Amino acid sequence: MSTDQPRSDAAPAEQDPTTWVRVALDVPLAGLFDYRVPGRVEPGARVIVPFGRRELVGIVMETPDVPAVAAEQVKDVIQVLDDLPAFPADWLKLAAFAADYYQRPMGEVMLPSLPGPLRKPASYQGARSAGGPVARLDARAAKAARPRTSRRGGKRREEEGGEDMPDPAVRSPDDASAALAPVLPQLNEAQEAAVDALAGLAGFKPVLLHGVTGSGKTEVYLRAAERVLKQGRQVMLLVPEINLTPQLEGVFRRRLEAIAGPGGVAVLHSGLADGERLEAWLRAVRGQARVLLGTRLSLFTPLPALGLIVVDEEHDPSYKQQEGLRYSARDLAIWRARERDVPIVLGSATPSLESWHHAQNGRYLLLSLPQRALASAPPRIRLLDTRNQRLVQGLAPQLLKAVGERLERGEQSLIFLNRRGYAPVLHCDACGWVSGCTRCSAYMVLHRQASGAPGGAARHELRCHHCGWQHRVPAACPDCGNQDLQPMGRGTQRLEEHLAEVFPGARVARIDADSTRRKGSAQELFARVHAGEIDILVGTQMVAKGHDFQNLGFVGVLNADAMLFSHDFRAPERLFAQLMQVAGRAGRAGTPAEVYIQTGYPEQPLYQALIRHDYAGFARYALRERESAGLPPFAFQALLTAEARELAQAQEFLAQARALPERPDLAGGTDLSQCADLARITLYDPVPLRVVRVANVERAQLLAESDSRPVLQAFLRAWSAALPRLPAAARVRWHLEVDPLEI
Ligand SMILES: Nc1ncnc2c1ncn2[C@@H]1O[C@H](COP(=O)(O)OP(=O)(O)OP(=O)(O)O)[C@@H](O)[C@H]1O
Ligand SMILES: [Zn+2]
Repeated sequence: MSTDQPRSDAAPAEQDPTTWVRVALDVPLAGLFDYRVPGRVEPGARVIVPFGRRELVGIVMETPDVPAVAAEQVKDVIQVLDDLPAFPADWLKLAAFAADYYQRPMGEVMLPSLPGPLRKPASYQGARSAGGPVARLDARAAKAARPRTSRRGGKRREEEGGEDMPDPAVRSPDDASAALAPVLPQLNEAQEAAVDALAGLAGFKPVLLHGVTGSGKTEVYLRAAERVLKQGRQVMLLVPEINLTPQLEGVFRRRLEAIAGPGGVAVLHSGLADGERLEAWLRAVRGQARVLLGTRLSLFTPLPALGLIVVDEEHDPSYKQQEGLRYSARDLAIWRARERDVPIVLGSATPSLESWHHAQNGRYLLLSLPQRALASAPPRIRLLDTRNQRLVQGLAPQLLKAVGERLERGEQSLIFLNRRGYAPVLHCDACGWVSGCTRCSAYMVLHRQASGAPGGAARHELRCHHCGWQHRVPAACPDCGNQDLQPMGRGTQRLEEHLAEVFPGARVARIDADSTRRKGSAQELFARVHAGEIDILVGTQMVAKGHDFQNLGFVGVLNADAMLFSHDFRAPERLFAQLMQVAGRAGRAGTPAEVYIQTGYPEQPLYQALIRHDYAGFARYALRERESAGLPPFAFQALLTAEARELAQAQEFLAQARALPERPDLAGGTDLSQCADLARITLYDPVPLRVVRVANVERAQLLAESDSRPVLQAFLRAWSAALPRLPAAARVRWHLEVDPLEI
C-alpha cells in the first residue's frame, strides 16, 4: 500500500493478506470499482483511490473473494480513511435503495451526501492535513473546551470514554430540564389528541398531520420529539428551507436543547460552510446531537439512535432535488422510517395529493388539527373579479383600499406576486420588438438594479432567468431605433415601486430571490417584518412558507391565474397549496384578517374551494380528476429528458428510446420484454419542453408510465441500461427522473 500514513500496529515483517474491495465513487459511470488493499477493510469504510489521473474518495461496498477483472489490472487503494467508523449497514442499504430506485450510480447517492471535507482527498493529504478534517475539528473543539473540562464536562467525557467529543457541555436530561425548562403552552383538544396518538405508536407508522395554517403543528412535533428524546433516541426533523425560517429554527433549538442539552440540536442546510456542515453532521452521526433539523440533504445523515422522523410542510416541492440524484427526501424518509421501524409524521395544511390519498385509504394514519391555535377564525378569503375592473398597475381599487385601511390600523399587509424582476419583458410599441434572450427561447426580464447614490436614478438591465445572461437595456429599439422602449407587465420590483408611490408614508419591503441574494439578508428582512418595521411586504413564494407573522392583517394575491391553465397536471395542486399557504400567513395572532385574490376566473372550482378553506373538497375533486385520467397517485411515472444542440437530435434519441420495447435491435438486442411486463408500460410521444432552448441547448422529454410501481421500476432498470447503446445516444445528454414533480 502506498499510504503515507503508517498503519498503527501492523508488524511490517508480516505481510497482510490482500483484500479486494468494491468501491462506490462519485463518477457518472454505473457500477462499482475494484481495488486492492492489504489487510482487512469493512464495507462502509472510506478509501482514497486512484481513478484515471485523479484521486477520489470512495466508499467500500463489498469485499469480494475475487475481483471482477484480472487481478493484475486492479490498482491499490492509496489510503484507508479510519477517522470515522465504517458507515453502518442501514445507511448503506438506504443508499443502495435510493440508487436503485432513482436509477443512479451508488457513489452519486452516497458521496454528495457527505460533508465536503470527508470526500476530498486533499483534506487528508499534505503536511497540514493533521490527520484529516475530523481530527482537526476534534482538536480544535478540545482546545476550545479545555477551561471548562474540569467542571461538568470532564466527568462526562471520561464516562463517554473518548476525547472525540467536541462539545463538552452536553448535559444529561435531568439537569438540563431543571435549568432551562421553557413554559409550554397548554395544548388544545386537537393537539392533545394528536400528541396522544403519536405517543401510542410503536414501530413504523406513517402519520399525516393535517393541520390548517396556524393550527399549531409545530407544537405537536415538539411534544412528539421531546418524548422520543426523553427515551434517549434521536429525532430527524426535515423542513423545506431553513434559512428562510430562522424563527422556526429558534423555536426548535430553544425547546429541544432543554432536553437534548446545548449542542444537542444539529442544523444542516446547504447554506453552511464546509466546516460548519461537518461539525453539525459529526455531532448527529456520533449521537451527540439528538435532534437533526435540516433541509432535504439531512435525510442521508447516518443516525445511530433514530426514533422519529418529522417532515414539515411535506407537500413542499423543495423536498425534491432537481439535479443529479433527483430524489424526494420525503419519500426516502418514509422508506428510512420503515427500515428503522420508527414512526414518521408528515405535516401540512395542504398535503400532497399522494399523501392525502394514502391517508384516505388507510395506509397513513390521519390526524387533524381543524382549527387555528390562537385565532378564532381563519382569514376571510375574497375573490376580486378582474374582468369588469379597471386595474391600475395591475391592482384592483378594493385591494389598495384594504391595504390603506390596514395601514391606518397599524397592521401589516402582504402582496403576493410570484414573479420577480421589474417587468417580465421589455417591448417596443413602434415595431413590436420584445426582449428575447438570444440563447434561450424565453424573454429577458427587466430588472432594476439597486441605485448607487441615495436618490440616484435607478438603472435597469435585462436578465434571462433561464441561462443567467445579463446585459444593459438598449438605448433604442434594436430593430427600428425607437427610443421609447416600454416595460410590459410587472414583477415584484415594479409593484414595490408603485406601492411606495401610492402609500408614501408606508415602509415597503420586498422579499424575493433578488432581494435576498446576500447571505443573511433574508433573515434580516424577515426579522424586520417580525419586529414591525415593515408595513407593506411584497413577495414571491418565499414569503408563503411557514412564517408565523404576528401582525399581518391583509394578503393580496396578484396574477394567480397564470398557473390555472398550465399544461402540467400538478399545477392546480401547487396553486391551491400556494394560495392556501400564503393566505394562511394572515391573522395568525387573532385579529380578523382578509385575503383578496385577483382573478378573471372566480367560478373555477379551485378558487371556490379556496374561499371555503376546503382542502378536503379540493383534494376530493382533484383526486377524482387524477383517477379518471389515470394520473398519479393512481399511476407511476418517470420522465426521460434529452438535451442536444438541436431539438431534432433530442427528439430522435427519445423516439428511439420509445421504440426500444418493440425494436430490441436498436440497442444491440436488449429485449425489454424479458425484464418487465411491457403491457403495463405506456411510453408517450416525445415532446419539446415548454422552454425548448436554454443556453443554446434544446430539450425534449418523454413520459413513461405504469399502473404498478414495481413494473415501472423493473422496466426503468432495463431501459436505462440500454439507453446508452441507442444509435442517437452519442449526440445527446439525457437523464431519467423517477416520480417527476414537474412535467
Ligand atoms: N396550544 C397552543 N396554545 C397557544 N398558542 C399556540 C398553541 N399551539 C400553537 N400556538 C401558537 O400558534 C401559532 C401557530 O402555530 P404554528 O406556527 O405551529 O402553526 P402551523 O400549524 O405550523 O401553521 P402553518 O402550516 O401555517 O405553518 C404559533 O404562534 C404558536 O406559538
Ligand atoms: Zn437565456
